[in-house]
Amino acid sequence: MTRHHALSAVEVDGASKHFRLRHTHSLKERLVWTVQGRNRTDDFTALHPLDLTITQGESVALLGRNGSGKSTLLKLMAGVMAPDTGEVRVRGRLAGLLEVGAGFHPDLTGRENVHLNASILGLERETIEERFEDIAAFADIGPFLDTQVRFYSSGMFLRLAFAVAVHTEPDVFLVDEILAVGDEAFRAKCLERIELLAAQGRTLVVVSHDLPLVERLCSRGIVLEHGHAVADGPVSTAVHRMRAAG
Ligand SMILES: Nc1ncnc2c1ncn2[C@@H]1O[C@H](COP(=O)(O)OP(=O)(O)OP(=O)(O)O)[C@@H](O)[C@H]1O
Repeated sequence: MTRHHALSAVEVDGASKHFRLRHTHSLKERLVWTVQGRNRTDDFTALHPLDLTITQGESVALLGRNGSGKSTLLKLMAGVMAPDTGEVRVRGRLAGLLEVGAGFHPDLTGRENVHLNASILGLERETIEERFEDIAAFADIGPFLDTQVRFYSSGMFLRLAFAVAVHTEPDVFLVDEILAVGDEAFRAKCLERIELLAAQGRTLVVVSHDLPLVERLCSRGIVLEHGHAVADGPVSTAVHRMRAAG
């Protein structure tokens, strides 16, 4: 990792995203839309054109109320969807935990999925084999490693997905509110690991409503409101703003 000069890890250049109405909506979406005063037949701008640079080694929290555009921005960084305008560039190896179970094939066992997932994340076969024991030990799901993942609980998914993601030694690590499903001991282990990644000079972008957690993990906080970045600065300032807003 280059630490002496401030190279950018993530560049968001005028990126925006809008969505058209779908026919099925979750209850949460409807609630959020009602609060936003959003008409059900709208074209909805989840993220207005945004410019943002994240420097290598920074740890950044994306904060904001439900529906403010945090996950949309994270998905653009992850490349799981394309912006409607502008560009998002990420430098280095990217890994992320955006949705529990994403990138896992239900008919394959945990073991097979580790290989599949790690190769999707760009690891060579030998590297995967070298790290397999560490990945399995970190996930610590016992005999379920040889069970098809369709039988996994969401916590087991998380364990395996997290174990694979951190063992790819990502330059940029994206995490979306995902630690919520792990049990306390596993959560503590994950947090330690995330802190280690940060200490190694890797870049973190975290979406979370857990303000104490982001204060611990991140140094910079960006607050989104209705798809606009309305604050960007020290995490303590961003967290204070969120607390004041209730
Ligand atoms: N695929 C989609 N189709 C239609 N609307 C979408 C889609 N994905 C997101 N949206 C809408 O875009 C808005 C922003 O969503 P996003 O998931 O980025 O919010 P968020 O800040 O991450 O919210 P939360 O805190 O609830 O996770 C929401 O109103 C959401 O309903």
